[in-house]
Amino acid sequence: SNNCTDEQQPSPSPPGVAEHISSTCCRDCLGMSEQNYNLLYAVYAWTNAVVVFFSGFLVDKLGNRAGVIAFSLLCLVGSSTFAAGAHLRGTDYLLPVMLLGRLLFGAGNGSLTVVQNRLVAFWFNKKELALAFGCVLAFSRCGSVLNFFLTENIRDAIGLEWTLWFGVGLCLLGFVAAGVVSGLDVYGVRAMGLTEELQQESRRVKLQDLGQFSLQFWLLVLSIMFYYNGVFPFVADASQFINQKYSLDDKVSAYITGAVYDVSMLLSPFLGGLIDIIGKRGYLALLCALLTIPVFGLLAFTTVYPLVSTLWLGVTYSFAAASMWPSLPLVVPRATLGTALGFSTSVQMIGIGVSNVVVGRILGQTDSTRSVMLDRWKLVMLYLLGNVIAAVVVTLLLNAVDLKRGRKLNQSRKEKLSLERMDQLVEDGIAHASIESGSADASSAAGYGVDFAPRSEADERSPLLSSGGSSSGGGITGGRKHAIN
Ligand SMILES: C[C@H](NC(=O)[C@@H](N)CCCCN)C(=O)O
Repeated sequence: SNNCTDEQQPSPSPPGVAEHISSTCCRDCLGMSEQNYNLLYAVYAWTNAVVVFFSGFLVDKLGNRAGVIAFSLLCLVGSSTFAAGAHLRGTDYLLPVMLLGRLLFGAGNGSLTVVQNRLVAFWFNKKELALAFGCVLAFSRCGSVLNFFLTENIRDAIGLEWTLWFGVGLCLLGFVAAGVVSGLDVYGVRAMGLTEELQQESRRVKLQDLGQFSLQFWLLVLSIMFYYNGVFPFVADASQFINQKYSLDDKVSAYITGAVYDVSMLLSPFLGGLIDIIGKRGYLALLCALLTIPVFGLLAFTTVYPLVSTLWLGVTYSFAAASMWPSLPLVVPRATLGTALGFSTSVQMIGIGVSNVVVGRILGQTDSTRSVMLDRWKLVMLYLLGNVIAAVVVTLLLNAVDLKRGRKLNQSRKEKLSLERMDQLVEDGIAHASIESGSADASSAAGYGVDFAPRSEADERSPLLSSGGSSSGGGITGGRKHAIN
């Protein structure tokens, strides 16, 4: 998604920071003014933030297959438009065409991550959820790392325009992969006999379901927002900060910054696997936020070599990502997971966008003396630290609420399995008794209506949480009843 050399910038980089990085990142701005160049970032990021909210809901309504195809097609069309626009250098059409490309790409890319997470949550809903999320995250980070190492060289070898077409080729590969995933999804759902059930669930989803989500969900959204407000704006800016504060050259600064993602790429799958076994997602989220405080403390107040901080952040961020995102499917009904993921991502992106604007304002448009700049950077680090402290407070609350409401987030795999076994026994017993007495339909008797404690507020309020809804009966599809729990 980059048309320049700002490899450290996470792809959905909202505006603000670009105001002060563009002059260092963009050697060939296609003859564009810096302001217009920055507009390309802004359009992408804000479109992304707005569209993901609706696309999550849309995926709940239309299903994963329609979503994955439509959004990867949008990415392909967006990147092609963007690359085509680059050939209009020197004409009045350059900016509008490239902006349109960024808009389409922004709409597709964020939405694609939502449907990707929804797919993962559906197919790895039992004991490998965090592992699967970790693998997806590792691939995403692998993209960032490859971008960092390769893009500039490719640009030097074949020129900017053809580098953009190379990016289009990658989007085409993504589109083909989306087709394969879509086929596998259709096949798998059909093989499990869930087609009708999922369609029924989709029909019942409403945007208003958001209002029914549990307190854990809202606290998780806030935790994600505050934590990422600390991490992504830092990664976007760290090269320049390190360069100015520690007087290291551009390349070394960029490598040191990249360590955050390098560590995350290597660690994420393992952490995911570990979290699947030990659970304790809530405690881990709290611990990560707590352990991130020294990162910004070191950067703001000491001259300790910055690699220590970026490696450390790589570890805490990887733990946070592997524990926060896979917690979402545990606290919302399966049918509304797209809406939940879309909403969370939208809030996250808006938070990062606002933070980037704040950071941009603190740093100012013009460079000043070294000591003034260092003071400004200290303020930036304090702002990021403030967000991480807010994440600590929110995750503390999250754990307190979770403790009161059945410890959904903090159960280990062992505890979860034994609970599921107990549920199954209760259901089997009730179904058996109903059949023997002949007084009621076995499948409805085995549902949640009987003496069976729902696990959360959301369970109590939403019939969608039981896998088949009230009509299909939890007993019959007992194996999938806790699909999302
Ligand atoms: C897992 C998490 N994902 C996100 O934050 C996404 N909403 C956007 C990621 C875009 C990064 N290029 C993460 O990446 O940590």
